[in-house]
Amino acid sequence: MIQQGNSDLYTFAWPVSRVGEAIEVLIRKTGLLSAPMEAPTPPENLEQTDEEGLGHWIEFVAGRFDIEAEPVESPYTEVEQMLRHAGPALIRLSGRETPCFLALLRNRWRGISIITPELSVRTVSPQVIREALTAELEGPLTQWIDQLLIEAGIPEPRRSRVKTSVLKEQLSESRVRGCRLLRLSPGAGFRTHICRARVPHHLFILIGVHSIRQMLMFLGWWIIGKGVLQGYFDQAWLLAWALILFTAIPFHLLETWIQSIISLGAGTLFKQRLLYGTLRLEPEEVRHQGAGQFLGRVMESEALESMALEGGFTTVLSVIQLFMAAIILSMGVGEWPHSLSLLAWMTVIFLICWRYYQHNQNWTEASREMTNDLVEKMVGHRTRLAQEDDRRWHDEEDRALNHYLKLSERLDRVGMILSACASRGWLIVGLAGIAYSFVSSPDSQAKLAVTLGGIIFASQSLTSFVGGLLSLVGVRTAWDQAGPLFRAAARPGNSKSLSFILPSELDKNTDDDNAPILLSRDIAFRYHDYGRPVLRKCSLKICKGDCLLLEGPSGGGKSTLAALLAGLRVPESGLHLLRGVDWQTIGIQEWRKRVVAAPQFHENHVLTETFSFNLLMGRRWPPTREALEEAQIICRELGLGDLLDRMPAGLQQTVGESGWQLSHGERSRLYIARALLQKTDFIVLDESFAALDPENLHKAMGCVLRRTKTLLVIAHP
Ligand SMILES: Nc1ncnc2c1ncn2[C@@H]1O[C@H](COP(=O)(O)OP(=O)(O)OP(=O)(O)O)[C@@H](O)[C@H]1O
Repeated sequence: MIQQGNSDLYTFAWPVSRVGEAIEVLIRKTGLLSAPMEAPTPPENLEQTDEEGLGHWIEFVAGRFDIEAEPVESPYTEVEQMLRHAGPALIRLSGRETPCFLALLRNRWRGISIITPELSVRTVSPQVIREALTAELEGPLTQWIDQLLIEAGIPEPRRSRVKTSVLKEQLSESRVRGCRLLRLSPGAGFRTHICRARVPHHLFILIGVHSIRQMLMFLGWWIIGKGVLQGYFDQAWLLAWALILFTAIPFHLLETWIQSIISLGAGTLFKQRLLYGTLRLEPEEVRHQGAGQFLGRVMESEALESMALEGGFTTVLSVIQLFMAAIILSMGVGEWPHSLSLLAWMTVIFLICWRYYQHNQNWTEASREMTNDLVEKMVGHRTRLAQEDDRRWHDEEDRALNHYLKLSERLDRVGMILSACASRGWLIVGLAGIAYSFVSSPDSQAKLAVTLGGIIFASQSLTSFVGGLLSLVGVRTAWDQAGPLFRAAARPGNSKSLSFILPSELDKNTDDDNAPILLSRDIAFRYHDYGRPVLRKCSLKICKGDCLLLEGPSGGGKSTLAALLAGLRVPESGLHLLRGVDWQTIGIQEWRKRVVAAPQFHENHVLTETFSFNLLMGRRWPPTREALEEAQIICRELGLGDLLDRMPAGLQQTVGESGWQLSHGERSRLYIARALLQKTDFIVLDESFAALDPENLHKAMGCVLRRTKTLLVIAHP
C-alpha cells in the first residue's frame, strides 16, 4: 500500500543508533553484500553528534562492507527524479528532535520501496519523500507564500498548484542535500561489477538471439534450396520464405541493441576502473612519466575498450557461426569427417594467430624502445653532435631500424597469411573433402548443395573469426599500458580507518592546551624497501599554538618529514599520533583533513581551471558565496589583490597551463591560500615563502600567522 502522509514516513525511519544496521539490511537485500557480515557497534554518543560526525560514521560502516556511501545533492526541481534513481540509498530526515534515516530500496512502478526498522518493505510515493526532504528549505517561505496567495485573491482549489510553482521559482537555485547513495566500491572485484551490471546475462541473451537469427537464415536457405532442387515454387513456400526473412529483422535489431547495452555497461565500468586505478597510483609511479606517456596510456586504454568489445563480439558470434557450419557440414555428403576437417582448420588458424600474437609482442616492444630512444636522442641531440664522431652518428639508429624492419616484415608476413589464407584455404580444404563424393555419387544433389552452403558459410565465418582474433591480439598489446592502472584499482589502500572515533571525541582530546596536537616518537621512514632510511629515531611534539621553523641541510629529510606530518606518507615504524590517536585508527583520509600541507613548489600544482577552483579545491564544490568571499579576502591579505584586479575575470579567471600564467611568487601564495582555506588547525608550509620579495613575504607571513593556530614552516637558513 502506498503511504501518503508525511508523518507516516517518520514511523518507517531508522534512528541514528541503527543507521549501520540499515546499511547492512539495504546492501544485503540489493545483493551488494555477498558474505555474511554484521554492522559494527555504534559509538555511545552517536546520537549527540553533528552532521559531520554522522557522515563519518556512515562512511566508516560502508567502508567495512566494501561499499561507498556517496553523498549527493540535487537541484530543488529535480529531487523527485533523483529519488527514483537513488536506491539503494539512505535519506536523512530532519524536522524532528533527532535526525533519522529512510532506507530506500528501489523504485517500483507503484512508488519507492523502503525497508522499515521492523524489516518489512513498504511502498511510499516519491512526492512524500520529496516533501520530507525539502521541508527545511520550504519552511521559511511557506507562510509568506500562503499570505501572498490570499492577498492576491487566488481561489482556494488553485492555491496548492500556484504555491508549488512559486516554490519552484523561488528555490530553483537551491540544492537539496541529505541523500547518500550506496554503491559498490570501484575497487571491488571487476567480476562483481560486471555481474551487477548484468553483462553475462545480456551476453547470454545475445548468444541466444544470434543463434535464433542464424537458424532463421538456414530455414530460409532450406526453403529456397528445396524449391530449386525439387523444381517447384508454390506461393505458400514463397510466403513462408518472406515471413522468415521478415521475422529475422526484429532479431537482428534486438541483437544490435543488446550489443550496445553490453558495450555501454562494460565500457563504463572499464573506464571507471581505469580512472579509479589512476587515482590510486602511488606518487612514485607517476612522478617520472611525462605528458606524452600519459597521453599514450589514455589512447591505448580507449583503443583497448573498443577493440576488446568489438573483437570479443566478433569472435564469440563467429564461433557460434562456425559451430553451426560444422553441423550443416555433418548433414552434407562429407558427414562428420567433413565437420572435423573444419575444426582442424580452425585449430590451424588459431595457431597462426598465436604466432602473429608473438610477433606482434616483439614488434610492439621494438617500436616502443625506438620511440623512447628517439625522444632521448632528441633531448641530447646537441651533446651528441659535439661529442660523437660524425661517421658514427647514425650507427645505432641504423641497427635499431634494421631490427625493427625485420620484425615488421615477419609480422606482416604472418598477418598476410592469416587474412589471405584463412577463408580461401578453407574453401580448398572444404572442397577437396567433397571432391570424391562429387565424382562418385553425383545423384545426391541435395546433400551436395547443403555441403556447398556449409563450406561457403564456414568461409565467411572464418573471415570474421580471424578479424575478431586480430582485434584481441591488439587488446593484449594495449593491455600492457592500461593493465597497471586496472590492477592499481584493486590494491588494498591504507585510507580506511581500523576503528571508529567521532571527530568531536578527537577534538576533546586536545581541549587541554598542553595536550599535543601531533606527537611522533622514534618514527622511521625509507622510500624503498632496501634503501637507506631518510628519517630514523625522529621524535617531535607539536602543541596548539606552536609556530615552528624547521631548518636543515638540503637532502636532510625536511620535506619527507612534512609529508609524514600531513599524512601524505606513513611511517615505517614508531609512534605517530594525531590528537592522541594513531594513524591506523584515525584513518589516513581523516588525518589529511586535519593536517594540511603546502608541499614544495615542484610537488604542488596549478590545475587548468578557474583561480577560485584552485583556491577552494580542498573545500566543498560548488563553493558557497561565503567561501568565495573568504578566498578573495585571504588572497588580498597575501598580496594577491593586484593580480585579482588585473585578471579580467577575477576569481573566475582560468589559470594553469593554457590559462592565465602565474609567476613563481603568485603560485606560491596561491598554494598558501589553498592550505589556509582548508581551515584546519595545523598547517605545514614547505618552502612556501622562498620566492617572495621582502614586502610580499611580510604580508604573507602576517596573514598566515593571523589565520593559523598551529604552524610548521620549513625554510633554508
Ligand atoms: N620520492 C623519493 N624517492 C626516493 N628518494 C627520495 C624521494 N624524495 C626524496 N628522496 C630522498 O630523501 C632524502 C631527503 O629528501 P627531502 O626532500 O626530504 O630533503 P629536504 O631536506 O627537504 O631537501 P631540500 O631542502 O633540498 O628540499 C634525499 O636524500 C632524497 O634524495
